[in-house]
Amino acid sequence: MKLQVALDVATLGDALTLARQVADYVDILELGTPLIKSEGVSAIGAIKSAHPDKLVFADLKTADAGELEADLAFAEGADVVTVMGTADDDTISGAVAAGKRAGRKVVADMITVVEGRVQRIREVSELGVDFVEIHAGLDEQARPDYSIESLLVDGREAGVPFSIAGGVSVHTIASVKEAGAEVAVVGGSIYSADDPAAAAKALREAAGLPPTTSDVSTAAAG
Ligand SMILES: O=C([C@H](O)CO)[C@H](O)[C@H](O)COP(=O)(O)O
Repeated sequence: MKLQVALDVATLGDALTLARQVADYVDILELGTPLIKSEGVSAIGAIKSAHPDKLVFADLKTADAGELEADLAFAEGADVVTVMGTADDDTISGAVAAGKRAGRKVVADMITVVEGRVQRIREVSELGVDFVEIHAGLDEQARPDYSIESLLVDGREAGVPFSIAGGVSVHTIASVKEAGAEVAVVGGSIYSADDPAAAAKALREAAGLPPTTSDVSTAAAG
């Protein structure tokens, strides 16, 4: 399993600072949707230039014009983009076509899909997305009865490659791995921590993940 940090901050400066703090402990740097809306797709290139050894994930959450929006992000250096799992099938197929042309990956974000989620996961997989992100958004997480467990149940049942996003923490990341996720996506548990680097390191350890190659090289150099 890979660890992905969601850079859910509003400025490129803050994103570059956070990325630098945690890069040794994560595999994937995600430009969160608010960051892309605030700074534009050029922020993708800035993060990729600063961290060419990391996978850069652009959380576009595309709802229409899938091919065009994915092309914009791939041209900036994104390795992975998201398209909404609720989008029109042709929107998803368009993003998939752009991904194949660029040799990069497309993820269907299943945010807001709760009823019939496993069926829709299978449908978008048939359309050719590389994996699905089973995701409870920040607003859903804010409800008092929220639990990550239903995401994990659907991941186990769907039988396709998936990531999990929805308030993953040091207390839940081991169960995300145990459910078979390819990627654990973590935003708030890292960016809200007093020490984001220590938080990312603790998440990695709690999941039993090996050190990243950059962490190994930093340790060897020190
Ligand atoms: O995608 C996200 C959300 O919709 C805001 O854009 C978050 O990046 C994702 O949910 C991960 O963040 P946490 O849930 O805070 O771990």
